[in-house]
Order: sequence, then C-alpha cells, then structure tokens
Amino acid sequence: AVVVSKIRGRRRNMPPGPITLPIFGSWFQVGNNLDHHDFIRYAQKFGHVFLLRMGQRRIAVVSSPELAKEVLLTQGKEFGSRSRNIVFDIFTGKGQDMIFTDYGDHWRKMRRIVTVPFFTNKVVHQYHGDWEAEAEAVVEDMRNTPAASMEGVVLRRRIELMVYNNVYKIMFDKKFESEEDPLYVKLKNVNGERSRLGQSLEYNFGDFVPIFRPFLRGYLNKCKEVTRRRLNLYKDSFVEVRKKIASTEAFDKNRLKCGIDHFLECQANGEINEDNVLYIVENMNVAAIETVIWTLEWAVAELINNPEIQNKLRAELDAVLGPNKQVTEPDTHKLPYLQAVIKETLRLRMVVPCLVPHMNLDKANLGGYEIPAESRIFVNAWWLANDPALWKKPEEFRPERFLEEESSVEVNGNDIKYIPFGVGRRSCPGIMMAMPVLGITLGRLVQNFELFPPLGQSKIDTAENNGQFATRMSKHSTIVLKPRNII
Ligand code: HEM
Repeated sequence: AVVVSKIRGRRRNMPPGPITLPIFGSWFQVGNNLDHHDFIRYAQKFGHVFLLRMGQRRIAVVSSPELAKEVLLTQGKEFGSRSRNIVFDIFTGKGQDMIFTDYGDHWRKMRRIVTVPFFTNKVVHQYHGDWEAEAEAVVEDMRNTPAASMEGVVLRRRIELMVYNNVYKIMFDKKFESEEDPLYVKLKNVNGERSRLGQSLEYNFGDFVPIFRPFLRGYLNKCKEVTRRRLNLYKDSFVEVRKKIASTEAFDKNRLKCGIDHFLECQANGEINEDNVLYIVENMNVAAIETVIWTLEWAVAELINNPEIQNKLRAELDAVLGPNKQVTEPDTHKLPYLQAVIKETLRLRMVVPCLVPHMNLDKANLGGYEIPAESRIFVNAWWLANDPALWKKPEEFRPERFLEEESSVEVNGNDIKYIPFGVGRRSCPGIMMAMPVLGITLGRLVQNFELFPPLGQSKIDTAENNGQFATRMSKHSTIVLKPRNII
C-alpha cells in the first residue's frame, strides 16, 4: 500500500512529504503536535512546498517568499478559501461566519459588512480617543496598585480588560468598569474556554483520522456546549440589550452608530441572517481581542528582557513628546523607534505564525506540483520572517533592523518575507486598529513606568505555547512597574 500510494503520488506529481500509510497517512510519524518549528524541519528535508497526508487531511506547507506570493497574491483566489477542522466547524456553524468561510459571495458580503464599523480610517479617527483613555486608565490603575511597583502584578489581566473595552466600545458602545464586572467575568470565561478548546492540539488525531472520531465525542460535545453558551450570551446580554436601548424614545438616532446597529440593519434588509450576526460577534471576540493581548504580552516581555531597548524607546518618547505629553494615535506616526519595536515583536513573536489556514476548493498548481482539491495550506510566515538567509541574525530581538537594513519593510506586506497580518484577499483587516492600539499602549506603559521582572528573576520566561494557529506565552508573567516621577 505504501509503494502504491508513493507511485500514485509521484504520477500525480504531488509535493514530496513523509511516507504515508493507508487510512493514517503520516500521522504515526508526524503526530499531533504540528507547529511552525516542526514545519521548518520538514521544509529542510522536503523543500519549500511539502505535503503532509494526515489521515483524511492533506496539509501543504509553503516556506519560501516566492511560493507565499503565489498562494496569497498571484493565485489568491484559488487559495483564498479556509480550511476548518472538526472543532472550528462547530464554532462557526460550518462557515456561517466570516473568518472561516470559503472564498465567495458570502465571504465578500460579510467582509464588506464588517469593514464599515471596524476597518476604515474613519473608525481610527472616531475611536482613537477611547483607546487613549483606556490606556490611560491602565496607567492610573497601575499607579494606584501598590503591589505593581513592589512584588509586581500580572499586567496581562488589566491589559485584557482594556482590549475588551476597545473592541466592545466599537461593537456595542459598551464599557466594562472593572475586572470584577460579573458580565465581563462571564464573557471572558466562555471566550477563554473556546480559545482553550480551539487551540488545543490534542484533538488533531480525531480530526485527521475519522475512525478515531468516536473517542472525541466528549470533547466535541463540550465544544457544542461552549458554542451554545457563547452565542446565547452575545445574543441575550449584548445584541438584545442594544436593540432595546436603540428602540427607546430617548435614543439619539443621530449619534454615532456602533457595529451592532450596522449589522442589525444589514439583517433587517435581508443581506444576512441572525446567525450571521452572532457569528460576526463571535469572530470579533477572538480575532480582535486575543491577538492584540498576546502581542502586547510578548512586547512587554521583550522590553523587560532587553532593558537597553526599553531605555532607548523611553528616550525617544521623552525627546519627541517632552515631559507632559502622553502618546496619542497621531503621535505614534512620529515615533520610528516605537514602530520598530512593534514590528520586531510581530516578527520574532508572530502570534499567528502560519496565518489562518488557507484552502484551495479545486485542484491547483503550486511550484510545479499538483495540490489536491481542499488541501489545508499553511504559509509559514514566521519562517519567512526568521529565515537566516533573508534576515541578519534573525534570532536577536533588534528593532534597529527596521530602521537600518530593513527600513523599507512595512507591516502591510509590502515585502512578502514579513507578513504578520498576511497579505492579499484574506489578509487581516484589523491591522487598522491593532497598530494604533499597540503603539498607544506600549508607548504609555514605557512613558510612565520602568518595567522589570519580579525580584529574584533576571528575565521574563518567554516559553512558547503553540496551538492550532497561535503562538502565545506559556505563562502570564508577573511584571514590576516602577512609576517614573518626571511625568
Ligand atoms: C496584533 C494583532 C493582530 C494580528 C497579528 C493579526 C493577524 C492576522 C492574520 C495572520 C490573519 C490571517 C491572514 C491570512 O490568513 O492570510 C488575520 C485575519 C483576520 N483578522 Fe487579524 N490580526 C490582529 C488583529 C486583529 C484585529 C484587532 C481584528 C479586528 C478588529 C482582526 C480581524 C481579523 C479578521 C476579521 C481576519 C479574517 C480575514 C478574512 O478571513 O478575510 N485582527 N489576522
């Protein structure tokens, strides 16, 4: 069977890959734990495009700028669908959302609808004052928490509240007052549960090999239960509440519309249905929140572990803004070192290292090979941004590279070797919001505090936790924030 499958593969000129067995494919050799580091090892053995046959799934992994360009731009349409696994089928109602839906009319419509309230320059203009106020509240809270400057605090928890508030303001015109707000606690718990269940690699065996699926029944039931609770919470505690507010006499119809007003209008005129509305809310609860929190967590850790970079950033902020001016969104464009620190964080600590998996609905050609229809396509964006053949000492956290030898490389994918937000049709529209929020928050933290690891620790532990398609810090570190008095 192995020989027959090899000969068949060769006859069809499919990309090389590990030996496969019937039913299991290469699952026995490869296992469940597929991450971008494993993909680099396979690429070194099999080349810039290789194919893993994992039970019923075919996974093509692309590891060169030329082939990434082919997948994301030149053949962006052909490779513009998404591959869902059995868990994401549940989370998204088999692609009734926007992020995990196939390339086509539904995706186009959903992306257009979400763009209006979230992804335009006008939105940045309307909301940057709120993002600045939220960052200021973090600074104030840290100043008023004595433990922050002594034994330290888990800064991530407070940052999380800030990011939730940034997103919920745009989506529901809603603000959570504290980390103890019962609705916030409930929301964070169901979203956290979804994230844990979705990112885990432990269900891969049942996704890859259907005969194992009965062993996953309990897991999949839990996913269904969490999905039900999440969608109900969005509906009852946010969508319906907003509907009620908007229907009152006192409601000012001329005031700024929030996202949900716009989505409900699209539902009322028949463009989308109620489920689509809830799945948009679900998508934003993940894509807009976790990515920003994780990136801020990585950035703070790198600044602490590289104190000379933290000092240099503080010196830039002081020199450009002076002692009494707190960084605002328009200021972020005048702070090249701040931008370089963010870019370097997104390069070395790319939170979505292989992008969100793409998929070709039909048979396609790539790099001279045939890619079977409905293959899952991973573009190893982390490797493109960390390949020593393309970058000088890529293992070093050195923001200066973006002011020196890589000064022309932007975050928008103008150079295919650096695509932390992807590029092309399915690229991240949230870049519009993510970059200002990262700049404002990091800028204000460094302006107002000196950041240290806790006493007795020389560095923050930056061990990685790699999930289905996200790389997070394993531990939520305790951070010491010593207030600066000159501000
Ligand atoms: C540091 C922050 C962020 C990073 C690194 C990031 C990264 C990414 C990446 C790599 C993709 C997949 C691109 C591809 O598959 O080709 C993506 C997709 C997406 N992101 Fe982000 N993202 C971030 C923040 C955000 C924010 C703040 C939002 C919303 C406000 C957002 C909304 C989305 C959406 C809706 C998609 C799916 C696009 C589609 O399928 O058409 N992201 N993001």
